[in-house]
Amino acid sequence: MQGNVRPETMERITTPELAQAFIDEQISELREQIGDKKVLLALSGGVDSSVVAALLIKAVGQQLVCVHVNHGLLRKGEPEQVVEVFRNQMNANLIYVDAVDRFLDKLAGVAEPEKKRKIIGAEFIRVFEEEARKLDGIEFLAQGTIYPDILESDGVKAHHNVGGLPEDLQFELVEPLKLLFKDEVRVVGKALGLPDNMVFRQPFPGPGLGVRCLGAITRDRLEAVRESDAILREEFAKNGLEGKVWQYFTAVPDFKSVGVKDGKRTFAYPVIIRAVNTKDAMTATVENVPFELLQHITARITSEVENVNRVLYDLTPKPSGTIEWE
Ligand SMILES: Nc1ncnc2c1ncn2[C@@H]1O[C@H](COP(=O)(O)OP(=O)(O)OP(=O)(O)O)[C@@H](O)[C@H]1O
Repeated sequence: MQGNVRPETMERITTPELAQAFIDEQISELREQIGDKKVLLALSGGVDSSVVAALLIKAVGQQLVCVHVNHGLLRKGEPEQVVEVFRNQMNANLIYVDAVDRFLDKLAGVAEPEKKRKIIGAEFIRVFEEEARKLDGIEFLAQGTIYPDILESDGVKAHHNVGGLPEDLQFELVEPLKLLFKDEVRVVGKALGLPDNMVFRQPFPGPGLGVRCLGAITRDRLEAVRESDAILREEFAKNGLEGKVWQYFTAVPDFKSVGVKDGKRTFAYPVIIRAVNTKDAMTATVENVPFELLQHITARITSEVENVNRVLYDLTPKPSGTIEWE
């Protein structure tokens, strides 16, 4: 495999033809590196690990074992889409782990954001480790490392991906995207036939909806986050804002307010909408969403999502607010 420095002569992958050339080259390099051995991949359904999966399926087929962990904090439809695309359409060797109860039990009563993140990260490693131990003869671990990860890992940020596996599970790494920038990964993903909503997915934090269900996570509020997020995404897509706005999502705080529905008093949660634009995530501005659209989304959320009686729009740029609430 190549080293960790992108050669100056390497052309930026911007067209299907360049993507195909990259894919062909990677397929032969991956076959050479892996031989007849098995490769393990933690497949989140995000862009990076999905493109790695699609490449490896082309290169080594059934020698790739994908593990997808449903920790209950994924967006609506995501675990189903991973199974549909990779197992049903691409015929991948996919292990689907339903760890929802396990994660939610561990998180019960934990309100502190950093603690929540740590629990989610540690539990993910534990689940992945358990699955890895059940498998025989794995010699390689594939990762969706991309070039910005390499650049940032120079002492600035711990290398992302599946770090933290115990010593005896240190596999040889397979990182076919490690010299690519995100826009190139998307072009390659498209050329590999992955669906647009996977390839052009907006950034999603590692702990997923867990940091958008504010404070101690409860199942009712987690469902309210998931359902309201799905409505927001649907409406942004329908109204030409998908792909235009950098990131948009909903959050549900852990307090209730009084409302009224069908002539009866309600006592339910508010949903907060956040929609921001940024170049580098260091600063962000708030999207000027048309007021009529906000009203329409509010009407849908308050009538379709259980346990919700209000919708708020977050008008705060970064700084002083961060993009996520936790
Ligand atoms: N629910 C999950 N199931 C399986 N693997 C996961 C899951 N969540 C994260 N991972 C693994 O951990 C890696 C890092 O996750 P992170 O959330 O930081 O995503 P990322 O860097 O945006 O990558 P991706 O685009 O693949 O999600 C992923 O690439 C994937 O290999």
